[in-house]
Amino acid sequence: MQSNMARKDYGLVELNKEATFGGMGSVKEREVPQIDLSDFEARKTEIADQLWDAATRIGFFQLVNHGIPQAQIDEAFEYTERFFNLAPEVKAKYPLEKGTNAGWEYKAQVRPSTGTADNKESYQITLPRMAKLWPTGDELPGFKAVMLAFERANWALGMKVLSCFALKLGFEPDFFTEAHDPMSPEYQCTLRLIHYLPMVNAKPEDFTGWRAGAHTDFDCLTLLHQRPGQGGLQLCPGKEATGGELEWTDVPPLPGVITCNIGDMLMRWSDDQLQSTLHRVRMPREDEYLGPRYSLPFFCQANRDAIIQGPGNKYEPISAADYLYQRVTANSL
Ligand SMILES: O=C(O)CCC(=O)C(=O)O
Ligand SMILES: [Fe+2]
Repeated sequence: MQSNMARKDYGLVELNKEATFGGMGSVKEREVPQIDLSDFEARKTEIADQLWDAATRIGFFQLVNHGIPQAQIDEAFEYTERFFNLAPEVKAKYPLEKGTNAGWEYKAQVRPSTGTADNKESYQITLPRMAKLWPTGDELPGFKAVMLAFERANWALGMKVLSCFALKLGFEPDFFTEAHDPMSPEYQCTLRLIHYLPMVNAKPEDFTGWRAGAHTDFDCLTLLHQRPGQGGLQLCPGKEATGGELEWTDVPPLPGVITCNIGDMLMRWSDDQLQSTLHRVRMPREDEYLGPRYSLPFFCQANRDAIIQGPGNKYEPISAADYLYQRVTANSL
């Protein structure tokens, strides 16, 4: 009983915090560290130190020489465009069910920070929940194979990064790999394909609102693929988000990098040492590129039955399923 109360309070604190962050704020330059993963095994200690520094200070970093071939990333974007070009009736055969992170939604995700739906459509792939959610080979030939391979490539990279955090937290090197085991029915990493809608014949009032309202991610670690020319992502470090007007930093898409951020689950797992950072995608201004934005985030979310407990036991243990339940019920998805 007591533990349920504590869990509930924790969820409410997060929700209340997020609900105050919907304003436009101002802009501030900050450095988003770039971390080179080349020669990973030999340089692991140094890489782990750099990741730790970035994740404790700003909660965002960009990976270079990360090992996912650019051709594979480009291919995933091409198939993403093909998916969203399907007729709405076809996409509607694969609907997202609330709270599942699997399937298609159109302008349905409402963020507590804004209270309005994000100006986007998305299709989410969470492997154990996909039985009825893949478009058929007739509808979209090649899609499933491309996305399964891309999902696994992101998972492998995410586990590499998480093994560095395991090292720094004093866990076994494969601690997080086991907690994100894709062979388990409890697996819940998610590959999300996002299409932010283009501004077509837009009136001034269409430029209000958000492509993605301010939020922190619920997961351990997010790997985000952006396309050069399709910007809008902004961050605000948690330590500076203490109320009042927030200062936001642009994170423009750069060729060859994967943008990463720490999520709430790893923040809790690290006893709040690693920083889950607020971010959002703003609407373009009238003088900017007005076409669509496509992005591909991969969310490393621990298996439902993984127990989250930090090295210093700051919080009581909680299963990843219970933890997410609190966070997801704060959102409409
Ligand atoms: O599209 C982006 O750049 C960010 C998406 C995002 O933050 C999310 O889906 O959680
Ligand atoms: Fe996010």
